[in-house]
Amino acid sequence: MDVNEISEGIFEVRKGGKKILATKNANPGSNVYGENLLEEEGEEYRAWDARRSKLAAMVLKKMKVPIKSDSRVLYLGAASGTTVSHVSDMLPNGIVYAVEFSPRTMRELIQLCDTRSNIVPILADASRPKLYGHIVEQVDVIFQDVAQPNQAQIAAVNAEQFLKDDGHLLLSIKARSIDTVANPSKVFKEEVNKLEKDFDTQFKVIKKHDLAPFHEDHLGLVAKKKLKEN
Ligand SMILES: C[S@@+](CC[C@H](N)C(=O)[O-])C[C@H]1O[C@@H](n2cnc3c(N)ncnc32)[C@H](O)[C@@H]1O
Repeated sequence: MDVNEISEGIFEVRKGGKKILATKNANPGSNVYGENLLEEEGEEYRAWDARRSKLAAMVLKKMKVPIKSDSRVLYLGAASGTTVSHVSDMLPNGIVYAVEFSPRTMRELIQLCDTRSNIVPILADASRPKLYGHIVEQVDVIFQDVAQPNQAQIAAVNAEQFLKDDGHLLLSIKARSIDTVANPSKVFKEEVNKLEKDFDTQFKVIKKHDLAPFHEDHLGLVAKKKLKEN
């Protein structure tokens, strides 16, 4: 087995001729969603499946993930914590604020928090950031995967309130949640336009990539805030 760190906290494990994306297990000896555990030189890694994670798909599409070991991350659309658990692995000195509005999924996410102290679970609607403004601090990264028709607006209002001026937005846009019949590339173009122009907080898109074949009709996007001129 051969292990190579391809981005801070993200590893490529070569085993039996296969390349496996992985993070270093912050809770050794246990997995989260049935993923494989891989051992090398006293360290344990958790295989990270790009078909179950837009963020992992973005990594495999060679999109730079600007998460560092001490980052503050706001994660919108946490679900039961599949990807949040890998973000938690990447943050030995950081914290991830995980927002999810479904109480049923939140129950599973809370179980994950029992074993990982760097996840702050927040049961709230991500389109209303004022409701969790007293919990979340200024963050280095917002990752959003919410599958809503107003995805761009949700990103903008959260960035307005929480994203540091030099922070990054990582966004997964699901075309079918915005328009079920339109051509996805048309939807993506319109969403990028909205992010660049429509809201009080505007973004400069640095990189975008289709996430197929891992996630059909999804666009992964990395952006920075456009700073307001005085
Ligand atoms: C595609 S799933 C997220 C999967 C997760 N990111 C992962 O990789 O493990 C989308 C999640 O967003 C949640 N969601 C949708 N709209 C939301 C909103 N306005 N506020 C908070 N959560 C929302 C859904 O309940 C669902 O759990």
